[in-house]
Amino acid sequence: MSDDAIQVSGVVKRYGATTAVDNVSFNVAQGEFVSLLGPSGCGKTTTLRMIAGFVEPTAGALRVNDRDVTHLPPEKRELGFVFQNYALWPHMTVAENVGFGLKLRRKSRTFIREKIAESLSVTGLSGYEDRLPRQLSGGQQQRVALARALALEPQVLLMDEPLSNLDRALRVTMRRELKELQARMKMTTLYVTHDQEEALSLSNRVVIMNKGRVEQVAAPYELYENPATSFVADFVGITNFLEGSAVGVDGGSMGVRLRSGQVLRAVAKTAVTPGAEVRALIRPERVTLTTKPVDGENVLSGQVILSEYFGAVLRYSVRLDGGEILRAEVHNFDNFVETGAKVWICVLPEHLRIIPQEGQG
Ligand SMILES: Nc1ncnc2c1ncn2[C@@H]1O[C@H](COP(=O)(O)OP(=O)(O)OP(=O)(O)O)[C@@H](O)[C@H]1O
Repeated sequence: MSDDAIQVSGVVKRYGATTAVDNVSFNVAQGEFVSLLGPSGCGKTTTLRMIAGFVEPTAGALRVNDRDVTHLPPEKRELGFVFQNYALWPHMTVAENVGFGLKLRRKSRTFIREKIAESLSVTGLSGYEDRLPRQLSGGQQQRVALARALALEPQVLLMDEPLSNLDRALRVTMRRELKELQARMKMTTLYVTHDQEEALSLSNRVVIMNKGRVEQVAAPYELYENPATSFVADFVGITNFLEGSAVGVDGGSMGVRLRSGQVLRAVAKTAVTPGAEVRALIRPERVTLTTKPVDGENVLSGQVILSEYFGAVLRYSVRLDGGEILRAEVHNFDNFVETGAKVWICVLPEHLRIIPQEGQG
């Protein structure tokens, strides 16, 4: 017996010579909001469609609420779907669109009327019952698609890029509404997106996919602060990578010897063998930057080659004395540093992660 609403175990999907999904496993707990995030073509949609039952897996097993659904047709899986292109019926009113699934299930008229009213109310669409889809804005159409899914009271909701057709302002508003609704209804949700901001802000946990495989499954904070691989570090947020080799420093902690010979003290979350080729990872907003010479541990010096003023934040590209380019982002508390200035950059060891180079460690 498992508490998970969705269990994906070793799922594979091959199309001829193409492996779209390559041994993917993850779970979604009851009431949890999990996103599948990754670049175009990484296998997110195929994974979701296998869970939905529209695509037959080549191998692996799928369970929904502890029931093996691997070979069940979509309608027997008790899942709700909301897709990118809403797929509302253009000739049906909002109420008819929302009630259609219930009609197919031969529910009573009273029951259907109640469910329509309830679903439109939670999605903020009461009063729009008699409109046709073309008489609605994109955001409202998206909400009808959501109301239609909710009317069937699915135990689990699957969503594939549901906000991607909306303009940015509306996407942000809908994102908040969706989050609020999901939390209120405690609805287990699996959400596909290629938009990292969407995934990080909506999800309890995120499954990062790359080339058909899972790179990391973690809470947004963990992904950002402790990326397991270079791919994750690079895909989620902006990261500086400094290449070097791992060295043991006093007290058993780790360091990285940069190409210049300088050693920076750092934190390794996974075991790294001294001497191994590694990347030191520094988030641009985690550094301090000053034009006054600084001495001591974890100080890098260099020259600003680009300074950009964005009002609240200042962004700099610095060519380090060792030749690497480091991006720094600081809040607008200090004086703006002009291009060409000599600067000193400090990074606390806890803000410097060591990641084995791919294929090593
Ligand atoms: N029916 C199919 N026949 C052949 N190849 C397919 C089929 N469906 C998907 N693929 C391939 O499988 C891989 C994964 O596709 P998928 O649509 O799952 O990616 P995705 O991560 O959802 O991408 P996007 O964000 O662009 O939608 C791609 O290389 C795609 O070309």
